[in-house]
Amino acid sequence: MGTTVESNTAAQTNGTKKRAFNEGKRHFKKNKKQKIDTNWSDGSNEEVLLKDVRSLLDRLNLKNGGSDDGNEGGKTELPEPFTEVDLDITDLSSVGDGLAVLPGSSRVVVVPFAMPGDRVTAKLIRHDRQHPFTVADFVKVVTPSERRDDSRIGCQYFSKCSGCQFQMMSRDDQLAHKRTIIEKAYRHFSGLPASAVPTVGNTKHGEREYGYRTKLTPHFDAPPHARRDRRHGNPVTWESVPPIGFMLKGTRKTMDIEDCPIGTDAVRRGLKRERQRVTEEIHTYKRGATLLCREHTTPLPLSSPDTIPSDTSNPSDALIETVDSTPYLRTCITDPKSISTEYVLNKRFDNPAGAFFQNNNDILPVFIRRIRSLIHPPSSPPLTHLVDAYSGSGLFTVSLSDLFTHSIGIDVSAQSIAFASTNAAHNGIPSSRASFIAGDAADIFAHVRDFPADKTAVVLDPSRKGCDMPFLRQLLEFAPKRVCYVSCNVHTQARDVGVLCDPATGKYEIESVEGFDFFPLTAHVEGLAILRLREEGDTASDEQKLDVTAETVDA
Ligand SMILES: C[S@@+](CC[C@H](N)C(=O)[O-])C[C@H]1O[C@@H](n2cnc3c(N)ncnc32)[C@H](O)[C@@H]1O
Repeated sequence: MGTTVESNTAAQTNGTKKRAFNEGKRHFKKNKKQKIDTNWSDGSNEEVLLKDVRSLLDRLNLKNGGSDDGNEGGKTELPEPFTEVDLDITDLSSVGDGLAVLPGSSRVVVVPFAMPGDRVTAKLIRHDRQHPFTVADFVKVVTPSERRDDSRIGCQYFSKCSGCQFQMMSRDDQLAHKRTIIEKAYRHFSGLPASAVPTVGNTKHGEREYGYRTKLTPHFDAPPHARRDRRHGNPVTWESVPPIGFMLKGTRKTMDIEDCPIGTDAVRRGLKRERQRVTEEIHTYKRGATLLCREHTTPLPLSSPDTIPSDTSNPSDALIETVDSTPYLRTCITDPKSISTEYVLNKRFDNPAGAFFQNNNDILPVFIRRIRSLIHPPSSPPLTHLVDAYSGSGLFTVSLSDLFTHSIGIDVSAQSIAFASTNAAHNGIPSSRASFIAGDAADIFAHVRDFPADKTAVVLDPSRKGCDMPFLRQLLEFAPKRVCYVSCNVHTQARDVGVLCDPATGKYEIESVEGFDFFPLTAHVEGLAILRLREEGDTASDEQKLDVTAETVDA
């Protein structure tokens, strides 16, 4: 479906009456505990954007006289907020926004839904006072980039909803951009010399660009008077059904989303059903809520692969899909406590529907196969022991345990660990081969003292904030032969890899690094870094590094 890309939030937040000057601030969630310029980077959007802004100004040799406000030490008047300006977009930031220099200044304007080569009209919303950038709303394309193709846009909410900014880009351009995100992450956040970082591999992908998300969590807000009603002990009254959906780009407002084409078909049907239910039951809510739409999969008997079983819950969502000759029934769960099941390379994974599990089932087989092919050293005997730190419900332990004699997973969530044990059992893995511990990842080192470090691989898959120093120190002390670092935030991944590979204090070198397109149409990329223990007096030659990257294959 094509859509006309013109005004977005600007059209709906026209002028000062409808939006306060500072409302655009929610573009960036600042981690209050960590300031931007400390050595320990937090990989936040603001920090990442700032690196891109500074790189652009440096490249154009635009300095701002010692002050960092981008108006040349106050010599230049910045345009009033809500002024519309035409801008030439030169860069695409790692957080997904177009970047353009504000004419006559040393300041960069951050414009969503724009790509390099576009000339766009943008509405200036907020001049950052500490840093040389201005946040803007996209208004319209004046002259499109040669690489923009608006006929690719598959969602009616493009340029309004805060998700899926890359719909006007070809898949190849998105994948290439994600590769540069990883390159920049290692350049800006690892602290390693360029020679220590191998060429980043091509971004691997699944088949789907739309229809991939197995989980959506739309929300709705309470009416403005709800708090007062509750305080006075009055029932909360709803004059109408509120918008149910996602954030309107650059604002704190929720916009109504009837359909989300990045959801799988079952999830899209579930979204429709859930919206209908909320519409009917809105008067029972006392406050806003986040809804859950999570795909649930059941294999069908080969004897009747086309029949929807009569006991199927939510049959209105039910779809039959055949994967690798197995027919599967897909439905959508909306109760966070009920169990959702997914299959990855024929392995079964159960989870509470509201708990974490990777939400792109389409790419998981590609990803798991790739890790299986990299987890052992290429030219020495296979390792025997596996440690899965941040194991969740056991995706990696279960998917890799046949490659090791002993595996152990750890996760801070006792519930995830209970499911990890069940998932191992479902897949016929005895507890003598794979065991799980509930605890902080750093606790793992007390449990693996009898693991031979020189025959052990460690998989790390922390949350966006990455690992902490106590964990990294203990990992260095334990010194497993190989580390496979998976991350949905390549910036904190690069920071942590920088600690492990520090030429003076680290013990590893990067064998390969590459991205996986878990989140098509967005600026997110899942990073996979393989680290090998440095041998005594060993530094990898450039030749060796090139060999490794040449091995990378397109998915
Ligand atoms: C990105 S998820 C990965 C889960 C799993 N590897 C998967 O792919 O399904 C990160 C996991 O780290 C866990 N976690 C967060 N902080 C932790 C900590 N300090 N120690 C152990 N686990 C932690 C969370 O509970 C979550 O399951």
